[in-house]
Amino acid sequence: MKRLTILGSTGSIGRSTLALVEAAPPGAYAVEALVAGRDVTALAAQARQYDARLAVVAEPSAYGALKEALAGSGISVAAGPAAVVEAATRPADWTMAAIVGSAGLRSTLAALARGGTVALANKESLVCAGEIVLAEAARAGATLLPVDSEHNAIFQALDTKDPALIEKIVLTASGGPFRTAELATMRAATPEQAVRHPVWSMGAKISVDSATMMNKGLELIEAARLFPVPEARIEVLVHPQSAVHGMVQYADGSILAQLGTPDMRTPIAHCLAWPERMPVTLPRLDLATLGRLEFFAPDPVRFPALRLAREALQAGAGAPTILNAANEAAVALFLDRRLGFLDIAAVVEETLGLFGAPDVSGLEAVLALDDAARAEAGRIAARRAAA
Ligand SMILES: NC(=O)C1=CN([C@@H]2O[C@H](COP(=O)(O)OP(=O)(O)OC[C@H]3O[C@@H](n4cnc5c(N)ncnc54)[C@H](OP(=O)(O)O)[C@@H]3O)[C@@H](O)[C@H]2O)C=CC1
Ligand SMILES: CC(=O)[C@@H](O)[C@H](O)COP(=O)(O)O
Ligand SMILES: [Mn+2]
Repeated sequence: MKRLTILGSTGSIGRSTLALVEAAPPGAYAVEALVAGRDVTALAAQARQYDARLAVVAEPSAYGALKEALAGSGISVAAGPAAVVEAATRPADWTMAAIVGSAGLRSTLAALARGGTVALANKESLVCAGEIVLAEAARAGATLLPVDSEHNAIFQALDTKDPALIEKIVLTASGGPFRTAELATMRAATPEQAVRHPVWSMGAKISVDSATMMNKGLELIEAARLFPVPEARIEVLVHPQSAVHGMVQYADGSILAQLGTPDMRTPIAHCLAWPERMPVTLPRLDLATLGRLEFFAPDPVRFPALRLAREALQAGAGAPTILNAANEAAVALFLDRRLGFLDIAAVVEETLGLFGAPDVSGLEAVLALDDAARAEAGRIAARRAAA
């Protein structure tokens, strides 16, 4: 029996993970801890359904409600950011790190520190603190498995560790809801339009990232952290069908790609069963019905976020931390209708311009930079919104 902890269990990735647990033969998995941000009702229902040992909510004021919701269940209850980290330190064979944003960094590090297997969906922690995350995994002897569909695809297609034999890796992008939209339409885009992803069903923050294509920018940095390939050999191709999730091109001319129905249960199952595979009952990708696979270069004018991420990756040092923090702040303001859609990338660019690429070393310094960049992005956004 595999003991699982799910950080971010009430979100899109968390629910897909629990759906796999539900579909598995009885006794295959046991749930150690479930962690949510503030959705006590969903968390308590999950904890009861999957007989978790511990349920944790990050919002401290939600403690009473969670305790009440789980009264008589025998399930331990805790609240607050420290309890989230504590949950990640409990013994588990496999941890899903699926908290959204750099808020997931400390708990991801705590899960890695135990030296077990961590399935990483929380790409922001790799962007914000890539070196720290990878160093902690190496120090603790932990296994870090990429959940993000493109990175999981590349992980599956990568059959050499020799960087000289890898010509390039390709991340595919759906192009998001504004793939063919005019700039004027994008300027007036509402949160409802931006989160309406054409292919994937995901949380609000990553859906907006897909709409700006910052998601692919974060994924570019994520790929540079995870795979032995320099930035210049990581390519992004818009592929509206989202059937091919990632590709690796080798020195002998071969290209290996991973394809599948766009459903996160497939990459999650790959991480859950790794190094084996497990059966998953999902509609299969039917290429004859799909009929065609298209690939386009991304448009740098309508989607400047991708360029900003590449520049931040090239600049190195604290630049990716600033990019990520400013983006998180700007996306939250956009979702709150306090910033325009096109202003998201503009705020990120201006924040990066102010900070440059400062040297930063150690977790606390990275988190301080994250805080400072968020605050500055908020000021820039307020100025833009008032103009
Ligand atoms: N969804 C997808 O298909 C994919 C997602 N990812 C990545 O996976 C991560 C999760 O995405 P997704 O599931 O879509 O996001 P959701 O918004 O659907 O879920 C986020 C989860 O994190 C919890 N959470 C939010 N803030 C905190 C906090 N401060 N402390 C603890 N828990 C918190 C939420 O709890 P609550 O419900 O209470 O708010 C929820 O459980 C992101 O990093 C995303 O980029 C990567 C590839 C694909
Ligand atoms: C499912 C997944 O991995 C997402 O990150 C997805 O890639 C988002 O779609 P975009 O390709 O539109 O960013
Ligand atoms: Mn992805």
